[in-house]
Amino acid sequence: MQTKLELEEAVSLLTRDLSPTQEQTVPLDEAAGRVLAADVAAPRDQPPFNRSPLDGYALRAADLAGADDLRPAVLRVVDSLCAGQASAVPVGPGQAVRIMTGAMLPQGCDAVVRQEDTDCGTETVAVRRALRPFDNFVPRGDDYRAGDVLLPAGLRLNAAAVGLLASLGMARVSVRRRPRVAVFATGDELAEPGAPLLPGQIYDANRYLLRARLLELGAEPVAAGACCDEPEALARALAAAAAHCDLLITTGGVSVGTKDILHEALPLLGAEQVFYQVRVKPGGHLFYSRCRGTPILSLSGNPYAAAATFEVLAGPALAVLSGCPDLLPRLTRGRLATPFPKASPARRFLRGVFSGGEVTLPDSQASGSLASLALCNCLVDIPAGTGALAVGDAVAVRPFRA
Ligand SMILES: Nc1nc2c(c(=O)[nH]1)N[C@H]1C(S)=C(S)[C@@H](COP(=O)(O)OP(=O)(O)OC[C@H]3O[C@@H](n4cnc5c(N)ncnc54)[C@H](O)[C@@H]3O)O[C@H]1N2
Ligand code: MOO
Repeated sequence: MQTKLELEEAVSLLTRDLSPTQEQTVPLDEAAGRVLAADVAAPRDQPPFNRSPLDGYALRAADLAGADDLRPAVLRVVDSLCAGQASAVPVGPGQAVRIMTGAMLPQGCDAVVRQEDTDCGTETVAVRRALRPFDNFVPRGDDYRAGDVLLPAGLRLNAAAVGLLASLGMARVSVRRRPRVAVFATGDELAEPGAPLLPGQIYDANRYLLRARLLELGAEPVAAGACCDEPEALARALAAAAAHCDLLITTGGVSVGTKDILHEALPLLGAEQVFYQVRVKPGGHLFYSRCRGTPILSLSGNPYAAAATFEVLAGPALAVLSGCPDLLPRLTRGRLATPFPKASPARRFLRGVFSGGEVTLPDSQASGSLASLALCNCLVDIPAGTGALAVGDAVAVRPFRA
């Protein structure tokens, strides 16, 4: 087992074991937030026919030469078309077709005049302005052409992408199965929210925090309970979950105390232990192991430590499992709006609020404190060997992906 790795080495050991989940097709109404398994190309031109963008008259621009308020061009109206109707009558010289927005343009026309520039006639129409060819003329394929790749594999589908798929006529779409992830919170002190709190107990926050975060990232948290500090029971629960999950996460019990049971549970499980300890604060005491191919991340119990290491390790793992590069951290820079007086001999992740290029730090960065995290939207990545930081200092920022 390797120990005391740099974060990047840890991420690469973790992600090299993983591959994207299988494809499945889902109805469009269930596609939002899912990750495309394959490129989507247009099956046909859009619009599929030359289309009017206005309510007006389809005509030949040449027939309007010199037309204005004083000398309108008068054309014979030979047909009338609404959206949804197929045009049958072509437009010849001196002719016009009454047309509504979205209707198919008839053969022979090369422009549309808006009805506000006409007398709205039915037998004949007087047009009070000149047009150039292809004015107000939306050609077939103007939006996209048959064969154009419109959405790339790996895209997380937003509302506009779902609308686009519908416009292609697709009823179902091929996406990646959501990664199934079980989260186990270990600790005899943990009580279930809703239950009474006995002396010495605290409520289990980690399991709920991480399961909610998994949902935000498009994964499927599968049922897994809180576990007492009993290595055999934890090993049994992990083995059962490993059979049907893509990733297992535990929190707590990874440090050096007498109840830090992951040290016992992982060998009992027969897990291959890949690494222990990553050079980051908080939460650097963590294990990565594998149980018959299923990755297990064993994070610290301190809630902020668990949340921060989830972001930097489980985040990239989920990006691979979901086939969604967009879930990888997007790094940017900001300036501190709050000083951070502590030195950072080891690489440190602070929580912060990133807005307008500035990072404001909450009062507490304690790894056991959860109160301030709820209002934060980023991690601040402080390199090892950094001294105290002052207002205005430039820092690396990792906004939370969602
Ligand atoms: N002698 C040493 N003691 C500690 C060290 C050390 O190096 N030497 N490291 C400290 C650091 S840093 C951390 S972080 C913690 C890591 O502890 P564990 O990951 O083993 O976690 P636990 O001891 O189980 O819990 C730590 C803390 O978090 C609370 N907790 C645990 N689970 C939950 C949960 N699901 N929801 C909310 N809160 C939870 C737990 O009650 C503890 O207070 O070790 C230090 N000690
Ligand atoms: O690893 Mo601990 O979370 O630094 O406090």
